[in-house]
Amino acid sequence: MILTVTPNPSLDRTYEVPSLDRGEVVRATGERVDPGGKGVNVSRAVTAAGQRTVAVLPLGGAPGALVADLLDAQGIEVAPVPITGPTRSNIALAEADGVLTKINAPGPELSPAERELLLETVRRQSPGADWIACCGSLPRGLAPSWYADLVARAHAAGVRIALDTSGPALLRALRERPDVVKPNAEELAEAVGRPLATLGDAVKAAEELRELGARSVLASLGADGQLLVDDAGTWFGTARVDTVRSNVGAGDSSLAGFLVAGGTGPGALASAVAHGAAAVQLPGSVMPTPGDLDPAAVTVTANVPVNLVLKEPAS
Ligand SMILES: O=P(O)(O)OC[C@@]1(O)O[C@H](CO)[C@@H](O)[C@@H]1O
Repeated sequence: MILTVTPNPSLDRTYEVPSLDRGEVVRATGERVDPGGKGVNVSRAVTAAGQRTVAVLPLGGAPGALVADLLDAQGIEVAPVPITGPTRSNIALAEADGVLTKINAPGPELSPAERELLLETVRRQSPGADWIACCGSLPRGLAPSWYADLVARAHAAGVRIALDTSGPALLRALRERPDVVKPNAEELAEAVGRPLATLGDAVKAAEELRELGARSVLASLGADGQLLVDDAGTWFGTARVDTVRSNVGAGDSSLAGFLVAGGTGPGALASAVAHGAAAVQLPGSVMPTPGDLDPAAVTVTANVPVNLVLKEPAS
């Protein structure tokens, strides 16, 4: 079972617009609403892959009730933490030329009692979990050390933990030796404090996160592919993608693909790459089912082309 923890979930609203004209009334040509937040998406992808998952998340107000209904309709098992503040709504503006602008709200502030209940719910759901995936930004009221504390608690309970967050929350958690961290290129560059221009730069940055404590690093580099750096070595995975429709949630789909395939080694990296590639070819944050995956389009190699200049460099 894969337990996910999303301390700051969202109601994701996507508006399709012909183009974004600042200062004008922009008429949307289409809209969709998805239950969101990185851990929520991991649970949706794990469910789509046919494995068991439980999603722990605070839910409040009318948007929270809608997130709960949408997850219920998708057959996702939820361990909700009722809170007073309303769950945030995040907006994505998808232009016809494929450019996507995302506006993420800060989310509600959790009271001390709500913080306690969130931790208690994670503790109650942990027995029997193969992995805990902790994902996304922290809402106001949770200290940057919150994920670090969760990693320590998971390890004390003998459960492996995967972490997808950024900034001080990521750096602080590294000291507790998370089993997997999954930065994207921007998050990796931010963590090491220098830009990434080549694949070799990304490998060095991932190695640095391991020196800081991460046991393995799964770095999603957008159109450039994915890197896995762990005790056993370094692998690079890419996939052929015909048409990119939406990259919202593609990193979450990748992490789910990695965990459902065991969460370690090149086979799990191939699954991560297949899940990420399938997700970008689906609309909004729709998560791929096994029928959407194309393992034949995936290549994983231990001969990492370190001189490769990234198509999507990160600063
Ligand atoms: O603000 P955070 O927590 O960093 O990210 C939240 C979010 O952008 O992540 C998901 C895509 O990965 C979306 O469902 C959601 O809106």
